Amino acid sequence: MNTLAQERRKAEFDVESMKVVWAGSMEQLHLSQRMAHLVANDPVFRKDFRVTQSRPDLFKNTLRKAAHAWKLVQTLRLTEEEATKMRNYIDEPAYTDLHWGMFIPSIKGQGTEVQQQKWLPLAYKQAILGCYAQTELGHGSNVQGLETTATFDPSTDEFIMNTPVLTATKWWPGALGKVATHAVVYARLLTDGKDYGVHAFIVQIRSLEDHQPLPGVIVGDIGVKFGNGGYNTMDNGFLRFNNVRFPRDQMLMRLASVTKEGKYVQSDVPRQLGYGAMVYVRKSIVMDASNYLSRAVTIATRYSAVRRQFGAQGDKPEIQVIDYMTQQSRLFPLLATAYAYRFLGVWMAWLYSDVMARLEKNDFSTLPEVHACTAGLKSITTSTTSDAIEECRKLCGGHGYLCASGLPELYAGYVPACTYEGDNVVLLLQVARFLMKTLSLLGAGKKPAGTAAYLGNVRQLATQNCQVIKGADWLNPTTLQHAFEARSARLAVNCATQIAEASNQEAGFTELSMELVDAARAHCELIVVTRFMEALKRELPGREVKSQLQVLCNIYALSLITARTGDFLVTGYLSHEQIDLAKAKLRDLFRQVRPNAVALVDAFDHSDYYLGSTLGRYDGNVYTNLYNDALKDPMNQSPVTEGYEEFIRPVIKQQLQLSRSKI
Ligand SMILES: Cc1cc2nc3c(=O)[nH]c(=O)nc-3n(C[C@H](O)[C@H](O)[C@H](O)COP(=O)(O)OP(=O)(O)OC[C@H]3O[C@@H](n4cnc5c(N)ncnc54)[C@H](O)[C@@H]3O)c2cc1C
Repeated sequence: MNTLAQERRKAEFDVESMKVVWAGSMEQLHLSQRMAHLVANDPVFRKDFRVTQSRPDLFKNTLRKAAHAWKLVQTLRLTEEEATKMRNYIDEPAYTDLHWGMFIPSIKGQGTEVQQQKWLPLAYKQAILGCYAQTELGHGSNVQGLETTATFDPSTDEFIMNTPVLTATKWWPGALGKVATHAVVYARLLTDGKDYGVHAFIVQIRSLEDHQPLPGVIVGDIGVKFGNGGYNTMDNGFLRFNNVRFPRDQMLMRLASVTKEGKYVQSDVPRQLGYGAMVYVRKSIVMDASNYLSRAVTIATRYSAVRRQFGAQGDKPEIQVIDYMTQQSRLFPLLATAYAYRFLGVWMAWLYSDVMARLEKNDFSTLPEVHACTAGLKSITTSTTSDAIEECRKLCGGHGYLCASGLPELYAGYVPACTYEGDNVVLLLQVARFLMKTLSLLGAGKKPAGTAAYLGNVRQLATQNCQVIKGADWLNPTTLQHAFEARSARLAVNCATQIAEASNQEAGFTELSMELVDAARAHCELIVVTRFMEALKRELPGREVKSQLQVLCNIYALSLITARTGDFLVTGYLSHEQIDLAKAKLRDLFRQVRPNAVALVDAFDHSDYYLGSTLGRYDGNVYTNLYNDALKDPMNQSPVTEGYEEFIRPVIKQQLQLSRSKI
């Protein structure tokens, strides 16, 4: 009996059309399939032994893969889009992520035209390999607290870079530890007897001939990180400078420069131009979140359909664990969230092009709102996805804890996303600051824009309570949107009122930071719900595709309402009865998803290679493969373990050499 084949026959919608919706277009789907196939069928990209490799072997193999991928890019003449997709399917953090994702964009964003012409061609052909060295031992989130110094010496027209104290040691940059030849280094600019704060510099750290660290550079890897495999394929590094000199034109000078005489000059290029790159990076993070989440959910859904526990009657088999309401209530909201984040990512791609178009016209009016919303969306999507991968592991019971499930490595590789590109709590506090400012400006008649426009309606949102009187009312998009708007507005107003009462506004903000984080989260969840509902307003071809997505959208919104009951009750927007109606409606929706669950994860179109999970296999043949995997494990290469003669036999045979030792 092939359980998953039976499940697929139950689907009530056209899976192939859903694949197109998930991929974004038919072209994107084909591109993904071609790249996924290319990687899965190339033995160099094998990843099944990653978790048992020693760190040096693991790392060397990552280098092999990166070099092989680069060869493919050139021999097959892959476009940038194809190459990026291929890197995604290789599914292994590598130095190339930092080179292409941070080093090159930094030069593009902060370098002058002349600097770009000098450095980018070298970086594009990988004649130099770069990293992004901002974080130090002592400071990460507080960038203004960085202590590395770049002192200008007019007598030689050079900067001198130094690490004055231990806490100024660069610590964490990926690709720094063992690979990068160059780094974009953030350091305090000292010139003309003054400290001009943190600026970026391109510094060569290793020889292009023999890869030895250059004189005055002390560099290495920071050591083994969380989990087996996971992020250990990356050489996160440390870096210290001892009077390292480099020419003045290696300061990235688009926004500010230093003259030959050592005078600091601010350029007339608006500082805000850098915001475009930030939106782009955050859009990619949100897309990554939906991707990682969809992988975890695929594994947990397929396995939940295959796995049976309890309830056998007569000839009938035991119950599939996916049929338990508790399993559904933990799993289906995550399935819905994966789709929600995908539509959010698509919207953020639009936001990016909108921001770029505005920047070109020197229109900076939407930037504070865009800055806040993208910071918050990075925060909530990565936190939720990390928690969700761990929940999927638990949904798979004991077998989920085996590396063969693919989930431990997925989690270990993903979870740092909560920290890099901005600590998630620090980011939510930035959103909260924006919300407080927006509310304070309402009095002056300033209308909030974009994702904060609803705050213009704050009076109505603060006074009108929810109108739901029967379960079906919860399916009305306006009702749902209003609920999320009211929750967010009320939490924010509550904080603003309390801060206004404090004798010192800053101290009030610090005192209320827990509540402010809740308000910021509510604001961001409203954005996700709204974007999902907006996406469903457009044409979505394919049999019952839209109706399935509508069910998932309702699950996403209602599961948030039931998970955050406290917010809705404390703000007085919902009654206990209305929450009970939401819970009952959610149970209805779970029943509607149930026959479609396996097909809905098939629509993510993840290959077995990419999932790397025995539990999430397309054919559902879990047990045979778990058993065979165990037989192949290095621990089982001989029936009698190494160490038997030394450490087991003497115990069993009562032959341990006992000597009286002093305690
Ligand atoms: C896998 C990985 C890869 C990385 N890659 C790079 C890289 O390539 N280049 C690079 O430069 N850096 C890199 N980093 C570093 C990363 O960017 C920083 O770790 C991150 O910015 C967080 O800063 P931090 O470590 O100083 O945390 P901290 O700011 O010290 O955070 C510690 C705790 O304090 C809390 N906290 C901090 N400030 C506040 C506040 N104002 N209010 C309330 N709570 C606060 C945080 O929420 C957190 O709970 C990487 C990190 C990791 C884990």
